[in-house]
Amino acid sequence: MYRIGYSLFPKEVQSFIQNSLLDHAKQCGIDLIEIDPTKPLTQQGPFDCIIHKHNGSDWNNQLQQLSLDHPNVVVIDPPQAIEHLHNRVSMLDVVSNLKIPQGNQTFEVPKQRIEELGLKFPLIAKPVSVDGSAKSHEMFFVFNENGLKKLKLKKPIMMQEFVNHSGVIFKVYVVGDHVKCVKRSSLSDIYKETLNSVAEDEGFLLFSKISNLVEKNDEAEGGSSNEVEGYCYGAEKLVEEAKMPPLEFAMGLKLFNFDLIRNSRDGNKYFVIDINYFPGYVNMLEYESIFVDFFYDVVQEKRKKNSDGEVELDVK
Ligand SMILES: Nc1ncnc2c1ncn2[C@@H]1O[C@H](COP(=O)(O)OP(=O)(O)OP(=O)(O)O)[C@@H](O)[C@H]1O
Ligand SMILES: O=P(O)(O)O[C@H]1[C@H](O)[C@@H](O)[C@H](OP(=O)(O)O)[C@@H](OP(=O)(O)O)[C@H]1O
Ligand SMILES: [Mg+2]
Ligand SMILES: [Mg+2]
Repeated sequence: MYRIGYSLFPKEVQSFIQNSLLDHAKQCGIDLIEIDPTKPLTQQGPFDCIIHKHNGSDWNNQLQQLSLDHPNVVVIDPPQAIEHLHNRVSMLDVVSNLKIPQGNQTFEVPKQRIEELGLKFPLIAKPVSVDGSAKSHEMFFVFNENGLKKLKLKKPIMMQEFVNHSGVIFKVYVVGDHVKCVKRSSLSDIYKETLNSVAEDEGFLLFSKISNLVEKNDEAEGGSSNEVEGYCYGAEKLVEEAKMPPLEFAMGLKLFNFDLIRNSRDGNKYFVIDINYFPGYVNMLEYESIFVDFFYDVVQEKRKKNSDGEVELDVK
């Protein structure tokens, strides 16, 4: 049996660790074993691979120690690479630095700053820190200067230009080499007239977890079905066959998703607005078989490397 240890928050355990996943894994010779956070990691196992969504120095030190003691245990993903996604500025750096040519299409990040200087209204104000709390998902529309002044009193936030995208967002789920694109409804376009009609003293508006409040999967409006499929394909292509290094390679991560929108004025302009570590994979069709294949490949690859000459140091 291949042994995969998992250390996730209760919310992820509840959604990700379904019987359908456990059963399918077992049939394929894979055991999924929960890591007990109250016990030292090095006293648990043995594991072929560990997946995790924990952070903090204690956990990271434990992983580091485990890697020293048992270098053949594959840790997915490296804590430093995950850390990159805990800050909304650094999370999108990689995309800004990647120039991905896809014919006429461009993939960028909306203009964003900690300071709003030089940005155009409307803006979205996002908490800089992403720590899994409800607070880190609370965002504000900022329509005008007045809204900006009021918001500034609140907390460290990042300002990002709002991009009209016809109310459709794609969540692109990545599991190693597997890429799946899921369509969701998103925020409606904001027109100049709307912006002008916002009263000066109502310069900002709170919203939270918007893509979870609207229908999931195929219920998104905006764009004909063909058009939307093409858009989705474009997103998958971006990761799967982009001529430039794909996001996974660039970020050193295997388990993440990113949110992609397309400018409603110019269909060739795509924007990555958010990247999430170990997202709600249960929303990805057939996530069970995708993960089982992934675990199998990870362990196979590790064993192949060992048999190709590396010394097996694991105590099993
Ligand atoms: N720059 C933008 N232009 C247009 N819409 C945006 C922009 N940024 C965010 N949105 C909308 O706001 C929603 C929430 O923003 P974002 O994805 O950054 O937040 P989040 O809390 O990190 O989301 P998640 O639940 O995916 O982690 C997006 O799904 C999208 O509908
Ligand atoms: O609870 P935190 O650590 O903040 O992580 C969330 C991610 O940020 C979201 O992206 C996930 O939703 P999506 O899978 O719809 O992106 C969301 O999945 P969920 O809506 O299934 O809970 C969470 O994984
Ligand atoms: Mg998002
Ligand atoms: Mg997010």
